[in-house]
Amino acid sequence: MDEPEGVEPICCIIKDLQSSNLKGDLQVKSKMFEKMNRDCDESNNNLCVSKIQDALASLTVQLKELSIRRRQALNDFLVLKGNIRVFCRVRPFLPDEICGYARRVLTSDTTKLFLRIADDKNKQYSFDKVFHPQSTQEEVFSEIEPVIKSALDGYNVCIFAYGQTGTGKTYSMEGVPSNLGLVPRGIRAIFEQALESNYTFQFTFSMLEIYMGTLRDLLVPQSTKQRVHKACLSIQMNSLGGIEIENLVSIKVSNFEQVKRLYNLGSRSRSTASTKSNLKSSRSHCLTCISLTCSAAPERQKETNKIWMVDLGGSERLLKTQATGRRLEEGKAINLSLSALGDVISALQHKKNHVPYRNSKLTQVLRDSLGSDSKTLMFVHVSPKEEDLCETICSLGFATRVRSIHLESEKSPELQAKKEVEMAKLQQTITELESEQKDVQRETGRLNERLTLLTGFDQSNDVHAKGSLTVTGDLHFNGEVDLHNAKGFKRTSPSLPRFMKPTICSKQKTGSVHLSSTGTRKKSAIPSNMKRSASVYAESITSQAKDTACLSDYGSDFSMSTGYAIQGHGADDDTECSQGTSEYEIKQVIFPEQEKSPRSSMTSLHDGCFNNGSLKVKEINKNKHFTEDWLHLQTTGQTRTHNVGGKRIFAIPVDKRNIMCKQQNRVIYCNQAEIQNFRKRNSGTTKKTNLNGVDSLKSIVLDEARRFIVCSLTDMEDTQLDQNQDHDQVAAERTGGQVQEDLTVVTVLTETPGFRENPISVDSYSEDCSRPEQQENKEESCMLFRTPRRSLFATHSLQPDQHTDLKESMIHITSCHDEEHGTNGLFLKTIQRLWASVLLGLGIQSLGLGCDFFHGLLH
Ligand SMILES: Nc1ncnc2c1ncn2[C@@H]1O[C@H](COP(=O)(O)OP(=O)(O)OP(=O)(O)O)[C@@H](O)[C@H]1O
Repeated sequence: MDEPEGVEPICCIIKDLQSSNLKGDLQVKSKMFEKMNRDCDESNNNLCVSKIQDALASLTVQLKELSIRRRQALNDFLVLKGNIRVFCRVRPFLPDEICGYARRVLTSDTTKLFLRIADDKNKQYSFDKVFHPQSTQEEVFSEIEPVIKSALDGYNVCIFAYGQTGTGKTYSMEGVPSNLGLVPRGIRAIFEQALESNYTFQFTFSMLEIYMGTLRDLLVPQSTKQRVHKACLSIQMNSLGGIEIENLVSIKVSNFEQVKRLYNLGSRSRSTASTKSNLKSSRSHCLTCISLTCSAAPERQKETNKIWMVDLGGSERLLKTQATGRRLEEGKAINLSLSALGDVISALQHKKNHVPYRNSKLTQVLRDSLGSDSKTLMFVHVSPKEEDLCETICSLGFATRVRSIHLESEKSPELQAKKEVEMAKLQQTITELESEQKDVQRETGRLNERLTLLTGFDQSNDVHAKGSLTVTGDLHFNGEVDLHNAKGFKRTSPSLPRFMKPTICSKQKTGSVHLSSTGTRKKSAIPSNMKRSASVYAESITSQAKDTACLSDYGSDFSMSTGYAIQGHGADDDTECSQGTSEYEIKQVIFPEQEKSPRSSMTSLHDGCFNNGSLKVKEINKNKHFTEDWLHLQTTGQTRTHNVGGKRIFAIPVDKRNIMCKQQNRVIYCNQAEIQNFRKRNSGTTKKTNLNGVDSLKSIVLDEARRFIVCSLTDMEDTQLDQNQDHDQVAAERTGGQVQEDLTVVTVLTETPGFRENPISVDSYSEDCSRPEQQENKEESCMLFRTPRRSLFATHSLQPDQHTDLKESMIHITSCHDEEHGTNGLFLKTIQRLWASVLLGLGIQSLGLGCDFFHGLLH
């Protein structure tokens, strides 16, 4: 008889675990440490320190061993349970649905759902678990918890809510304020469990929706009032087989509160509409992603992995809903992608050679998180109503299809019994190992305290600092880029299928389509077709200042986040795309504290520390700082993306109170490679460049004339900073203590595919700035970074001094504009004069006046 998958190896693991007797091992060590502690007195301090250090090293090894065993046991447990599991949740009758004659068509036990199709006919469906109408959110969440642990162990996870419109998908995923759903509970659990783990994690959060086959970034809400360009979100595969969504905003987060606020922001941007079945029906698939990175734990399955939580669009029979127009199109798009998802999961369950990931955007996005060793949980929601029976049968049909392999393996009761026994044993093992891990952690903490007392130096912090991550900027695209860079990451592999390669749209965005034709590196700081931007920009500022409505801080021509603009859909279709809540409203909802004191609060050590309180304070502060920046900018509509030399760059104005920047400034993130490139080319060639502390601090500081700084957050992380310092302070120090009003920090963000081939970027742009023969460019370039920030004030009620700022800024723009025109104008004027002289000469000649006439005029 065939054994279910995974049973044999599990038996071996259990044997191994029993033979190792780790608990006994730990007890012996504890006694040894007690003796060692007794031996330690003032007289032999040094000896004592070295003994404690040895003991700590031994405990670290032991902890690692326990961690590996626990991880293995948990994974084996989940494999036995099923890497793809399907649950059913039956919605209760809603208050307005309850009426005396409502006939019960659904009954259930723990794993089976019985459907009464006719008076004498029942149909039965099996699930991993059935949640009846009275099941609580907590009960549903209990199925997720082990999978969350697995995510911390480095496995990709996908959690889906599937079902007919109005059956409670969003209720399950999001919940209601009084009764939170799977997403908030899951996220909270991730942070809690990370805190308990031995490692420091870096988390990033992103949220997108797939609306009618188009990816939309929910953290960059649309606005009806503004002309908003949306960057093209294209799906890319990296050399490790991981999927990345180019240009998707992913924000580094360090605690539940931050995620909650970002999630609220994202949810408000979802496309919803009123349908026959649901007043606020989701018209898209909403995908929430938490990406986890832990570089200090090689035993994790992956260095970076993801948890996707997907609230799928409601499945519906279009005939029944009688949808027309856009509703019909939306319904078709949703059904098509749901069907593609079913095909993929079914193919994975049957271990087919070909898995049809390419058939929908949804499966393309989730490609690396479905199948292989990933964990997939599907919650199929059904309505209790008799009139929804047909829809319910369809949903259950889908569930059966994606769960087919389990049904086969469950045919044998003996096998099932054996599996249950193994699972119980594994569960017991996991519990024991977890308790032992806690014992070792306690012991480690105790020894660390002792060591601190003896040496006066907090060793634990040092140890953790070594293992902790280098933080590379909080707002970035494609959370894994830095990581992949470190591993020789290439954006796209030539052998990739066509759909995985950069699209025309993304190529246009990165500039590679346009630039590659030249085949040479372009030296110009700004592409020639963009050089007229200064005047255009100056005009736009002037007009914006007049009406003071919906102004952007960064509304320059350089804000060319190309790709197609996904505009809100027309009024006729009534689908709310990011327009459901006014910006003001969002601000009120999300930022009550920020209104009072924007970014003033310093996160406490406990607020975001994931590693037994050892996460560096500066990281936490910076995290909070940037998450809030992001939220603030989104809600006030002040963010703009820029495409400088094939790079999409986010601009964030730095707070007015910032040490370095006395006025509003912008921070642009760049990457380390670019910084180095810049440094190489500027070193020794440009006198004007102040390479202050370049070797030790690896950053570039430009002089006052150019009015901006280029520095790298990554580099700054490498340096030993005072814990309370943040990168802006450091940047300020690198200007030699001279705080310049017009300074702008430019740090490098992630690179886009076109960048390597066409590295026209901030560095070459700045380089050109420094050349005497390109002084005009310099003015123009500097203006790109410098002047727009002041228009920010115009978005709010202006303070008297801010009015002055704005005016000054505008004057400056105008003067720059004039200067630019001065150079070009001189040339034009000369041409004009020459041309006029020629015409005059010709005219005079045609009058018959010869040389004598001119001679006469001169005398
Ligand atoms: N388990 C439940 N307990 C109480 N109320 C529920 C439950 N499930 C759903 N509801 C209620 O049912 C209504 C519809 O639920 P919800 O909006 O979550 O459906 P949906 O499947 O997400 O719909 P759509 O696909 O159209 O977005 C809501 O008012 C919700 O509060």
